Amino acid sequence: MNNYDTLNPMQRLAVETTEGPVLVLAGAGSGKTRALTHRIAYLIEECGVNPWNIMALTFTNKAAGEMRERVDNLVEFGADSIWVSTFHSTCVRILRRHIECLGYSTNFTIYDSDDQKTMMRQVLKKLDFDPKQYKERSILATISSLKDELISAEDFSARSAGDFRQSRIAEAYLEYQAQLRKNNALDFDDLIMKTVELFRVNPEVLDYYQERFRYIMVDEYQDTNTAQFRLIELLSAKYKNLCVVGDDDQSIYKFRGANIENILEFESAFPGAKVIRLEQNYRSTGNILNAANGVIKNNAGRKDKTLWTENEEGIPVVFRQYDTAYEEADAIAVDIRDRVDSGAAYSDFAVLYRTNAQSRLLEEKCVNRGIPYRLVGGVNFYQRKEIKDILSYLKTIDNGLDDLAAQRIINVPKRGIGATTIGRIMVYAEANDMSFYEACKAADRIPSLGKAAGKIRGFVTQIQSFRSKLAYYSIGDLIEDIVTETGYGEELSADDEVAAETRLENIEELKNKAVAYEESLEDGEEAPTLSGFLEEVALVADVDSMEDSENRVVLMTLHSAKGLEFPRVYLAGMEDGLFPGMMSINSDDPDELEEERRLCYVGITRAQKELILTCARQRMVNGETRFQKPSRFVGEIPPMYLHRQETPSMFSFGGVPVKPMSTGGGSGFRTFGRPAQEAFELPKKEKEPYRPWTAPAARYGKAISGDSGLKETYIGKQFSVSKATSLSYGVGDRVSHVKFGEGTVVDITEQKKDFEVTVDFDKAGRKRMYATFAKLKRC
Ligand SMILES: Nc1ncnc2c1ncn2[C@@H]1O[C@H](COP(=O)(O)OP(=O)(O)OP(=O)(O)O)[C@@H](O)[C@H]1O
Ligand SMILES: [Mg+2]
Repeated sequence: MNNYDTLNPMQRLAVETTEGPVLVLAGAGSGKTRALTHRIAYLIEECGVNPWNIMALTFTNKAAGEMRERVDNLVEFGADSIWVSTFHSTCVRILRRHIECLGYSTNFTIYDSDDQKTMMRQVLKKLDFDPKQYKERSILATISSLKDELISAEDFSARSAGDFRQSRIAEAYLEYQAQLRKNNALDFDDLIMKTVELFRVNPEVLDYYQERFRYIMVDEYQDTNTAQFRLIELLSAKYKNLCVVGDDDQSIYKFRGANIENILEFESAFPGAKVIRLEQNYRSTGNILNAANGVIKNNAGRKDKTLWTENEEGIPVVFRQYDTAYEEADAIAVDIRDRVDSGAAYSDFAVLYRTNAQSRLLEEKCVNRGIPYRLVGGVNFYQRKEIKDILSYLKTIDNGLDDLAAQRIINVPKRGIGATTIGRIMVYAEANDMSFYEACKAADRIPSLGKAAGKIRGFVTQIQSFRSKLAYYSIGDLIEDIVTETGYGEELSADDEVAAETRLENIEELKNKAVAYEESLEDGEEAPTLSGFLEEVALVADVDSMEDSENRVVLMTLHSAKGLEFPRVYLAGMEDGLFPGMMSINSDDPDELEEERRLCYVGITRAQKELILTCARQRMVNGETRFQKPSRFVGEIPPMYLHRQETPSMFSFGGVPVKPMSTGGGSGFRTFGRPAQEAFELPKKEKEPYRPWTAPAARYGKAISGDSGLKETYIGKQFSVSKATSLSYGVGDRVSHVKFGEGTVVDITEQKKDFEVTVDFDKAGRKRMYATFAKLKRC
């Protein structure tokens, strides 16, 4: 029996209002997720509801996992039979049982974004699209938003008549769907859309699930899109016991089709709905909460609500401005280092940022300072080549219908099967309406293959032999077998030993995951299968790589941080142009900026005890150096809750030369394999011969004064200086550099934006640098 007394009266109301539609609308950290999990326990313990009849839905696997854990702790019996999962996993589970009535077989494959791109590339080629005019990415994005709105290829095609471009895209959509079907594959958006379709065409199936899921709960409801809304609506139509919790201020997925109307119009969509508001925040200190309230109140289109807390005021939110992004990242790392040295745990810290690109510097600095970190959303384990290769083997063994998988591994490791042969098999498969792998099996009947047929036969024999082992092999053993029997491991090692080792370690990790999967189903009602494992893998989102037990700093984007909490949070890159992003600043639609502000609110409210906002005056974005002013969101935090710790700028706004961007190591930018972009370009109209940094701010900038009274020098857009027209030294000259000392110029190459000078320094060795910043003096 649980103690529901730990809930406040409004939370209790949310828990105890079990019948009929309920909307819990409340701000961050007010215990929405907590109320939801207690509600599940209450239904079982107090209302005698069978756990079998309960379903809880959320967005990320991480959130589902946390909810599962909380439910397991609260519910003593029957927790296993409650469906607690993401929208996507839920739909996969339903489709695995019933998709046959939509013409797919139940062992369908789920395509990830790479697979989608490959498939779309093939589609565009087949339909003879001009690659300059039609990019697979943008067509896929269009298709994805259509699917979010439940618009099928046929519907879209019908409504596109008369519009040339749109009807071309409709053609691509139709063919893309045809190919998916041929491969017995679904993309992520299909998972939801096909389930809705299934319910629509098959009322008996819908009835079964309506009877089963008499109590449905949805967390983070503000991020549901139209398709997800329809799904919930259909499932709950019979018993109408639907409880959704959400916060309109945290709606951050509009770009992925999330429809805020779902929350704003809940009461009209579900007549008789009770609306419960929670206003007490249990997560953050008073200062953090006041900062969050100060920011979000600037959004016009919102339901007004005020969050308060009984928690202590805590220390003020801190804002720090650095000269460069390098300094910012390093300062964060140093700060964490210091605090850990004085007793904090690494896992107390999260560094959140707007764009994935920002993570590289932060990672680098964490490495330099010996800080263990976990990058969430970076290069996904499952995107690694070796993992995709092995998974493609597994897919081909499991389901020969997946053409992309079979094509990926037919010549990996090398079997002497070339692109021409593969092309011929593809043509044969297409003409005979069969899968690529089936066509491989029929290689002897494809005359154009000639001698290559023998090689194909070898490949097929191997796959068939793995298939026959499935009955008595564990998945882990099967992976092991693939690596050794096919010669894959050997080929890796022959390539590059170091890289091979990492790759083999990754494969080992995949094996561990397979073993974990098999163990998780021991004694359960479902038996582990290769399809089941592949399905689990396909559903793993980036955020899942985070394991709580590990004592590491977490680096992640603001989007991935939704629903989570950390004692100490850094929000890095708080700059106008980055956060809010330039697109939202320039957009005609004011909601774009408001969505960024909601994201900022999400970021601030992740912090429990401490919040540190940082920004850099100078940062490389897409290979361009930008000068940026602090984010407008910083200025929206009422000054009394904010402690500004600005370091004096090293940049000149009054005639003194600026400091070059590289810090310490001297080769900062080159570490990422791009040429150093330390040269700047003037705005087009104002091109003029180079003069060493003379107060660009005074020339082009304008002084602004933020709400807070802080005087900033705002240098508008990107700044730049045109390249030197002449140099005061030449090859062979002796020159001196502020940091590297004296040396001899060995090469000068004219680049588009600057001269690149190579100098053999007497002590520091050979360095290549841009003239503008090297500021070499002839000696
Ligand atoms: N009544 C309560 N008493 C004590 N602690 C509570 C109470 N309600 C919630 N909390 C705690 O407050 C924190 C935030 O709760 P929870 O994560 O459920 O909030 P939320 O509204 O779901 O937040 P978000 O909007 O970020 O998803 C958690 O640590 C939770 O345990
Ligand atoms: Mg929550």
